[in-house]
Amino acid sequence: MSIEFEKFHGTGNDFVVVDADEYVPDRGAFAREVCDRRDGVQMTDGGVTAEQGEDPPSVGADGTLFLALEPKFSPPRAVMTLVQPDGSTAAMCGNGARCAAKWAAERTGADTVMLDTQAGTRRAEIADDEVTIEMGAPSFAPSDVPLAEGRDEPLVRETVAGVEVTAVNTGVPHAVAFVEDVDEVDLDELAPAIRHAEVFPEGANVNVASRRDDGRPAFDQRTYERGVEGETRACGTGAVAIAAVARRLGRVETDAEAVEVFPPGGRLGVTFRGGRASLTGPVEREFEGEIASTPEPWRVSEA
Ligand SMILES: N[C@H](CCC[C@H](N)C(=O)O)C(=O)O
Repeated sequence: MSIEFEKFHGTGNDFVVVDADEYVPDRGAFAREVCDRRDGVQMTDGGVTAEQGEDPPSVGADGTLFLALEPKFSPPRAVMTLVQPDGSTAAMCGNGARCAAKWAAERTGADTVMLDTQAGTRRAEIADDEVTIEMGAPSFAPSDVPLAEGRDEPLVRETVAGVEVTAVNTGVPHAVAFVEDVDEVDLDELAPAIRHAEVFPEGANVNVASRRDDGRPAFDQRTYERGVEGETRACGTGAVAIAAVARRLGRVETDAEAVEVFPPGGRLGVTFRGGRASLTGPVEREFEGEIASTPEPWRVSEA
């Protein structure tokens, strides 16, 4: 039995998308296999090119999205489950949700889609190749990030593993550090100790950001992701985290409504209204294909 998939990316943050109707015996094992950057999914897996971008389609992915479409509602809904390359599940993913919305829009013809994520229900609007998704209100509250038990103050401009960071939850936990130039940072060297620091009992995604000098509120971004355990070409919850922390620290006007964020994979727009954020950026369908099924999970009797 084989499993049909489609491959999407949002600003270079790429996902294998699988209809939840497909029988995938063990989602963690499946994600570990298909996301592998050396021999995970690729166009030759029975792949049929959709629209090829300028870059050759990549091997593997930053995550797997299992989408259960409920097309009878207006707008249509989809339950989104992100399973990461290490087999873990994350509550939210900004770029993944934008890809999920595009997938649901292609199947239903709708230009608005409601996505049920573990971080809450999010409305997405699809306009050609741009998708905007509600991201909720970023929270600095210690129990929301979450921070280590017993902490009752937000973690703002504190040194963690030698780096001054601020912690915020934008659907998943993030640590944000402002630096002079993101390209000068050795992220693989700097990030793991912050990602695993005791103050983050569930771990954290680690972002470095530097202000662009073009007058507008704009930042360059690089993100090391939990679950990928490495750098990705873009991170949507990370872009919102950078914008929210920049507002809190006065690096942009505290009430700045629009902040642009430039990860290596492109441009993301973050907009705030009444404390709630939304995220806009391009989404592209790369290819589709079929892969052989992965093994069944362990049975209780074998444990
Ligand atoms: N790339 C995602 C974030 C995935 C979340 C994840 N890496 C975690 O918190 O474990 C984004 O666009 O928001």
